[in-house]
Formats: sequence, structure tokens, C-alpha cells
Amino acid sequence: MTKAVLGIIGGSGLYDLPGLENVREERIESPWGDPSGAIRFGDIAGLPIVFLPRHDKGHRLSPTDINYRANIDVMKRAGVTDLVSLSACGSYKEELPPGTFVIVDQFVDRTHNRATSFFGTGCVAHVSMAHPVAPRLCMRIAEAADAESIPFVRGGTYVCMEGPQFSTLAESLTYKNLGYSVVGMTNLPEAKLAREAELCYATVAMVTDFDCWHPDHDAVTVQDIIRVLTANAEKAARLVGRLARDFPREHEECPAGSDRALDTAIITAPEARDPALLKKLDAVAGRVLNG
Ligand SMILES: CSC[C@H]1O[C@H](OP(=O)(O)O)[C@H](O)[C@@H]1O
Ligand SMILES: Nc1ncnc2[nH]cnc12
Repeated sequence: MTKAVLGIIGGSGLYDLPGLENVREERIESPWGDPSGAIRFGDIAGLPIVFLPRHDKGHRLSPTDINYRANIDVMKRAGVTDLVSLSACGSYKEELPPGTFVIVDQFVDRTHNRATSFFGTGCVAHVSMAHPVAPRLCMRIAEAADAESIPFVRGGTYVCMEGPQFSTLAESLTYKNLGYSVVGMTNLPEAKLAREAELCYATVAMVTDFDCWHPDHDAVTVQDIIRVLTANAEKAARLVGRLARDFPREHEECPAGSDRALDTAIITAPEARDPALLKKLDAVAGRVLNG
């Protein structure tokens, strides 16, 4: 049995996790470079929690400049089994107004300037992303949101754009017409890397705005987003508190195979593997590489 450790990545407006007890800050080194900042270890109701604000304190890092590989690698090194992203997003649906939490179940990648794999020359791997989030973790988040009377929707597609500029009207209308639910700039690299690192991953996309497609709303501005973010942050803290209190203390096996994703993924023959890359993969892929 593996002890459950809940990782939380805080997005825009979430640079702290109120309710986290016995907090200790630690800088964890990663062979993938610098993570966004120090990791905060603590607990809620006895459940170990590991918190990292992805833009760092003061929102120092842009979506493109975040070192997603280092962030996921340090979460793995910190013992995280289940990782929840709390993120701001724009909405493409009338029925998902600002303040709604969307427990996303699909992603579309529109980024073009991100490192989104730990693998490559010297150790090639292809994990499945057919079902990119961990269903049991999503179910527990939905139960927590329900218990806290937080307006939420289960399921939806998050389109991840490069940014940092917000979408053009043509892009916004295209994504809306394609049936996507929400837009953000950060979650797909994380979902891909979490899968490679065999972490159960879930996204809570917290709607802050209607992007620019909506005829009755002005184009999105950071000032408007910050106003909604403050209210969303209070709900997010309640959500995490409830999730932690009700979370199983032993890690539950993922029905989508998130925690065993590398069992069938590595294709490079043992004799063709690059020792330098294998060394960097110690945390992420140690389970399968070292037997
Ligand atoms: C502050 S609006 C744009 C910014 O907000 C979202 O960040 P995060 O996903 O970290 O909550 C969005 O992806 C952009 O990075
Ligand atoms: N409209 C939007 N587009 C991209 N990222 C966002 N984050 C919050 N609102 C957003």
C-alpha cells in the first residue's frame, strides 16, 4: 500500500494555501532545472499536502516561462501521488459563468513553446493521453465541491493556448464553435508530464471571464480577472480543505492507469538508452527503469 500524498498546484491568484497546517518550506533540487519556487509541505486533517504556486509568489513567471518539467519532477520527489491543479480560465459557454468550477476531463493543445516530455533521445516513451485526468480523483473533487455548495460542472474540454496575450476574437469564436468549454495557458503541459511521472492528475478550472466571444461582455482584462479570482480563491481553499478531510489515506489505484502509465510506454531498447538521461529520470521513471 502507498500512502496518499495530495499535491496542489496553485494558479493565478493562488500563491498560498489557507488551512495548510504545520507548514515547512523546502527547496527541492531537480535535474530538470529550477521549479517555480520552494515547495510548501504541510497537512490538512492529517493528510500530507504538498503545495506549489506555479507562477511563484508575486506571479513572477509567465505561462511560457514556467519550468513544468521541474515542477512535476519535484512533486514526484516530494512523494505526491495525486495532483490537483487549481487554475483560472476563460469560459466558452453561457452556462459556465464566472465563479463556476469546471472539473475538466479533456484537453486540447494549442501551445507551441513548451517542453512537454521528460523523454527523448536515449529513452523514448509514448504514454496514453486518451483519458488525461484521473477519474477517481475527479469524483472526489466533485464530492467535495458538492459538500461545500460550490457551483461546479463535471467534465469539459480545456484548450491550452500559448499566451501570454489573450485570444483574438477569431480564436475565441473558433474554440467556442468547436465545443470547447474553457481556455487557459498552463494545464496541458502539466497533465502530460504528470501522466509520464505516473501521477494522478485533475484540473479544477475556475472560470474568471467569458474570454472575448461574448457579445454582452467586454474583452477580458487582468483587472477584471483579479476581481473574480479573489472570490474563487476563497472557494478553492474550502474545496481543498474538504477534499483533504475526506481523502483516503492510502493511494487508490487509478482506473485510467495514470499511476502505471509507464508500464507499456518505453520503446527504446535497454542497450540503446542514454545513461545521462536515465539518471535524470530517476524520480519520474525509477519504478520501471530500476525495476
Ligand atoms: C491572470 S489571467 C491569465 C493566466 O491565468 C491562468 O493562469 P493559471 O492557469 O496558472 O491559473 C491562465 O492560464 C494564464 O496563465
Ligand atoms: N480568457 C482567458 N484566456 C486564457 N487564459 C485565461 N485565464 C483566465 N482567463 C483566461
